[in-house]
Amino acid sequence: MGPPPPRAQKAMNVMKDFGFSTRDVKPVLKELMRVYENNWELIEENGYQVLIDRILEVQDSKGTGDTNQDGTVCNEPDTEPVRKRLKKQDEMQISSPMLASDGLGESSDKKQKSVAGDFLDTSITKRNMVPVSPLMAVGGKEPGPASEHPLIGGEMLPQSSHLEDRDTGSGERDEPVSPLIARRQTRASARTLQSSPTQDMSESPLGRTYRRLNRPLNESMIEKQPKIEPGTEVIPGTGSAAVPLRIKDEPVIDEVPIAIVRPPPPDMDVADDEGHQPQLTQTTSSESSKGTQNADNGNGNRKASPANASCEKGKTSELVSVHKPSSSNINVASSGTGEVNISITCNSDPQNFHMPNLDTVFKMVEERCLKSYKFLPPDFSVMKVMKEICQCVWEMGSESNASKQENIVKLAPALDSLKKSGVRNMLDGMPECSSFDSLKSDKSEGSKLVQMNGHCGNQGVNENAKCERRGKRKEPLAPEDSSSNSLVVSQQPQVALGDVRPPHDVTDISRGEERIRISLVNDVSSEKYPSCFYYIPHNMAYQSAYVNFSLARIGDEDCCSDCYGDCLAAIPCACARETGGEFAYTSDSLVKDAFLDECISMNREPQKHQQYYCKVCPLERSKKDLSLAPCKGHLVRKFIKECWSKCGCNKQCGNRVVQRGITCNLQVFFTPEGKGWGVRTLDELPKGSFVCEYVGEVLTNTELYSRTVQSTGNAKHTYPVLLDADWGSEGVLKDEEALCLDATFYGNVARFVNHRCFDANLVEIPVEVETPDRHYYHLAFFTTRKVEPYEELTWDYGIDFDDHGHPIKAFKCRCGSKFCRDMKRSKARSKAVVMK
Ligand SMILES: C[S@@+](CC[C@H](N)C(=O)[O-])C[C@H]1O[C@@H](n2cnc3c(N)ncnc32)[C@H](O)[C@@H]1O
Repeated sequence: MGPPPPRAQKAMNVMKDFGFSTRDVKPVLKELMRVYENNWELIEENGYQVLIDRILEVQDSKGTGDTNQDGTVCNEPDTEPVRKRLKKQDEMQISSPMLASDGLGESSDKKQKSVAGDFLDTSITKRNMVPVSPLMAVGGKEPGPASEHPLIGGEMLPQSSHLEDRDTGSGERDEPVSPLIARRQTRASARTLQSSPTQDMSESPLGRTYRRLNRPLNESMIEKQPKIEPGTEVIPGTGSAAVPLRIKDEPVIDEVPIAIVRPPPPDMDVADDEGHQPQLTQTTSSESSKGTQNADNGNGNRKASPANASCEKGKTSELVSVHKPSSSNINVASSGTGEVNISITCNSDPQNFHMPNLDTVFKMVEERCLKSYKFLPPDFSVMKVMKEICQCVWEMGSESNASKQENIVKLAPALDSLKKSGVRNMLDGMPECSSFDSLKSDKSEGSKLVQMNGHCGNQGVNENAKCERRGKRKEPLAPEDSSSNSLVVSQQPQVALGDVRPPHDVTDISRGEERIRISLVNDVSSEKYPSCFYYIPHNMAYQSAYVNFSLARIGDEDCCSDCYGDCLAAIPCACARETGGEFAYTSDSLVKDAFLDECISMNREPQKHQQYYCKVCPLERSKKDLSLAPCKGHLVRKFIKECWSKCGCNKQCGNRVVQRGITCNLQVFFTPEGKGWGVRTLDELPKGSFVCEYVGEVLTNTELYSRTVQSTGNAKHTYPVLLDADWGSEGVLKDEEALCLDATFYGNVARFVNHRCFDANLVEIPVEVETPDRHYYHLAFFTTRKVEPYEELTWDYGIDFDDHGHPIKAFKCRCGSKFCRDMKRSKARSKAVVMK
């Protein structure tokens, strides 16, 4: 046996660093080499993730035992240290590129493949082939090679011939299922120009892409996003994607020039009952920086300076400063009276500086964060982050009290910013939630608003009374405080500015993103708004989804560059080829009857139509379950292909309907039947009318699965839709190619369209616009019949109410259709119970 080849040696060295012995690593490496057919890239990807996972899996499956070369297990103390190291590696990956591969070229790579295989073969005696990752099959439960079963891996059959058992019976896989090998390029015309998804996606984990899909993409347009690991939160930064990640609950104050935030003096003025504005005097930045310099004790901890002392009432006060020499300081101060103050000092020219309105500043920071990180939860607010900081300071500072203090620290914005933000005007239109309610009651008692600014701490009634008295004061304050916008944290329930904005604009839930306004009404209950989400008019890729709009990938046969004006007015062009040489649309922009009826029938009687059964179903694979359930089948759908930018026709061409967006008047309304919010049309819509597209984040199924498990576990309404209409045209799909749309956090009006069994008035049709690659496409809703004004719009989610693994969470169906599948199922169940 010669020395191990460099890549194998390197893998073992890296694993050694994590504490895995060569004995542990070798058999697994060998196994992976076989399964991945010596494809080192797959093994090295993400810092040997698959190797690490598999080693741990093997160790888990054998208790904590170590694996001998002959496959037997010997006891090893504990894998915990290794796991800790791995955790560390994960953390490192946040701030450093993934472990680099050795960079060997293609030819040496090929040579290595065989050498590595040889080395491993000779160094390891026989072992059972056990599938390693979800990409691979599980012994005994996995379908055999495509050739062994006529229905798998590209065969399409009506659903009635669903596979019962695709087990080879041997309990072993004879052939590895490598996504790279099994992939077949059946849509050759579209894909000859296609670059490898693996290449395009091979960014470091740090540089996950987040791409806008409503414009052509090239590498230079790809916006980078730091990988956000579960359990970490984004904290506002100034735009750099470099480091600003923190582990949840870890109070880290970044150097963010949010605003000058200074504690008020003891007799800080506030608005009185008549709403008079407090008069504040300006603190110059030079003064404040002088103050902090004076207070510096040399080790970054600061004692309260005169400038900061005003909040402390002479008690045991402390001030910590995060100092960035050139631009800003952040001071966090606490006092014996239980106040935590955050003070941010900007070193700018006092002549040119004026204190901006705080909530405008927060909005700006939020916008910047969104730009930088691309994905923020809809309820993200800088105010919340500030509150977190204060809460953490308070909790850590008061230690034993910490658990009791939950939710009692609130930021109190200076009254002028509240007033400027129109809070008072909004008070009557508040949604029914506790924080809004508390603000409402504050409005009725002006003096309570005073408390927000009053530095009341936990002094109880007397202190509050003091605040009220202060509120009556109208004299100007000392000059140094004129523009200080104070964020005072007291231990009383107060109003958070971040909670004040209404979650939706009821006059137009799309916030101007659509060509028409989409109003929101509830005549049924007191629920004023749907849950928070960002309205987006076009799909957006979340992180790992492979969506490539490059023009180079559109061949001549996939566009009509020679056309001019309206394609519908001339002889059908190349863009009509997909629909049998005839355009799918009439000149009135309606889907033609024959095409539409076929699509409707496909939804209503799927068993009569072609189904594709995946050899390794991406849906099952994403569950990361070792025992992959057999594919449940995917309908092979008909596509509409629209003309696009590489075509010679104009934007008004009759073969461009979906891409022009919503044109009918829609309304989101609260359904009386208990389905939550729904959508209705305000116009009469003829059969075949385009209503809207289903818009959301483009996710891989793995991402969707993690979301479903982690975040939307208890969600009442869920919004994912598979983009599986073309899964049948290729072999095993890679994770980044098997996509879905999730409208939970980002979506358009379609996220409100409710389900109706069988006779829904909308049908979804896949539409190819920007890319002939049908991993990604648009999902458009068209009417199945004439729809009257104010009729609710519905579509059949295709949900099997007995299938609890379906991405759309099962619900009790209230569709009201006489064909309701859920009702039938309930009836059948109760019949069965009676018969027993
Ligand atoms: C895509 S959302 C539709 C909008 C949702 N009604 C809302 O208020 O946000 C899907 C969810 O709506 C509810 N839903 C949709 N159709 C329904 C039906 N026929 N009966 C009962 N609930 C339904 C279910 O909670 C489902 O998970």
